[in-house]
Amino acid sequence: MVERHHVEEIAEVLEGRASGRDSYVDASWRRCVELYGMDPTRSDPAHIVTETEFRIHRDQADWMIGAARSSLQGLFRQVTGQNYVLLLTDAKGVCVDFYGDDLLVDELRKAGLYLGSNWSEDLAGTCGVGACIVTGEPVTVHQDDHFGNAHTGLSCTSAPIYDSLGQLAAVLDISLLRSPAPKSSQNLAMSLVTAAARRVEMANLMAASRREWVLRFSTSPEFLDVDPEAAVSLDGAGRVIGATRAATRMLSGGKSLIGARIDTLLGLSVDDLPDLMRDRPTEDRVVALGDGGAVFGHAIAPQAPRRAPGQPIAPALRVRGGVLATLAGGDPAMARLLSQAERLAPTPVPLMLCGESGTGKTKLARAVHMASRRGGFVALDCAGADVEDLGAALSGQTGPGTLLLRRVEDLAPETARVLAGLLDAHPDMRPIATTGRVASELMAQGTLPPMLYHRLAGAVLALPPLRERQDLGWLIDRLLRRRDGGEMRLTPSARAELMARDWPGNLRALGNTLDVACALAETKVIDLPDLPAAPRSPAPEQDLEAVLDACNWNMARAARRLGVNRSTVLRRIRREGLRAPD
Ligand SMILES: Nc1ncnc2c1ncn2[C@@H]1O[C@H](COP(=O)(O)OP(=O)(O)OP(=O)(O)O)[C@@H](O)[C@H]1O
Repeated sequence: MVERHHVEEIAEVLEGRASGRDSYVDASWRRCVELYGMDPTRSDPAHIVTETEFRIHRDQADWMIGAARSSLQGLFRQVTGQNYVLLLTDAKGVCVDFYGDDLLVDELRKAGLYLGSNWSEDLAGTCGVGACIVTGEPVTVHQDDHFGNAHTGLSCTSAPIYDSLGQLAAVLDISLLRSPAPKSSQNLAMSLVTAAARRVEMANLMAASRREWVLRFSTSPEFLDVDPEAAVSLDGAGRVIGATRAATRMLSGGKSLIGARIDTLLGLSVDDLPDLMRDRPTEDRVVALGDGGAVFGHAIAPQAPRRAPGQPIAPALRVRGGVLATLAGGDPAMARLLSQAERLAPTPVPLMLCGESGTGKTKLARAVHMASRRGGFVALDCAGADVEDLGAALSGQTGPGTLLLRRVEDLAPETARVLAGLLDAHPDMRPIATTGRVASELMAQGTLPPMLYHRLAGAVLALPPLRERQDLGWLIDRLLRRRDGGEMRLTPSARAELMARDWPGNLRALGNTLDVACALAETKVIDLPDLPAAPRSPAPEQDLEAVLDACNWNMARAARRLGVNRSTVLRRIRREGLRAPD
């Protein structure tokens, strides 16, 4: 009886009358007859692919099965005892993973709710998985919503899973062999299956983006770090290279985000991402949306590149990841320094960072602060700072924080005298000092009182000048990617010129040079004439011998006089073949 009524209802829909069911059901019925030539009176058994076909489908979906496993297990636990069965199908509708009650396996297998069954609409008729694949949306196909008589007892709720490029990759289905008559009985199943699909997309994006920045979003602060709603992955220039479906909806109303720059979608740029890392209070991590709304953001820094097999790295050189790992691209001295910085970061040890101007001391200090997971960050330029400025910087600081003292050699003597006492009064504030001088000279030459020096220089980290770094090429690429939307390229001769320069102004000068070059280049390609002239060395090279003579060939003194470091003097002596008088 029910069957006859079902066939009549399908005939009415074909004649153009609406059935009162969900519109995707009517549309699917029409496709079944008009497109696939199906007959609703037939009772075809479930379609099961062959062993060999199943192995191929399963192998191809292996990555998805792995990404989905923990979400599926969580979902199955939630519905335990309610006779639900979970199916994960690939984008063609073939079931590649299955969670169900062992006692029901025979019955489930017969109904096609099992591994290897093919639920594509052109074979199985109107069904949850099939309609989900066609519409790309979550659906519930309940009892006689199904087209074929064989399936009209089932209730199937299916949600699509998209890969990070926005392609349909799989379908997650939760089904019942027997269910209550009202379709609304499956509303809870619908919310469970869509939430699980969202988590699978998130897990998949995270697994694919270990070496990229990931920005996760939540509308409520309490779920931001534990169960965010949406996420994008970004390249170094801040362009979207992956997104979950929810992020595509949230940020562009469903239009693909791939290739879009984050600053065109949100009120932030790629340089702001460190401010959204977990060490910041959640309520400070608010991101403005293009439509005037706002969400909470959580940025996750790229992890360190994985080692090539057979290429061991000494434990001392290993930087596990996080923001510190983004500061260098394989320079051995930097790798050693960053590894030490990583281990010192969570401790309260005061740090002194030394190096020529523009070598990245301030940037390193910020990165150490982020890796330390301390709360507040206060920065103070020591030049011109008086006791009041110091007191003001420290007042109101509660809980563990970082006090950055920039160019500590410029501290006025009276400020230097009270600083040690102020630090003692704020034991939670970990000082990080930067200096352009060799650390030990600060005390030896009386620039800092010994007590203050010892209070600040718990560990000394010396940043190498740019001309000594072996990752100059990597740095050029990295800085270039951050400019003009990451589209600028260098001609080989322009690159060779940059690689050959001495860079007395270090990373700051490199950044400025690239800014000028990007502005002057008429196309997206920077050529030799677009590069500003290299700054002249502070001391002309022909003066070196005279300076050395004047300093009695004391390298350290000559280096100070020339405003360069000792290794530069040694390098020039070798290059010019100079010899100390006997
Ligand atoms: N590892 C890095 N990668 C990319 N850019 C960097 C890096 N380190 C520093 N920079 C950039 O170089 C410039 C100078 O860096 P920073 O201010 O940290 O140098 P500094 O050593 O503290 O300089 P100063 O001694 O003059 O205060 C900044 O624009 C910074 O963003």
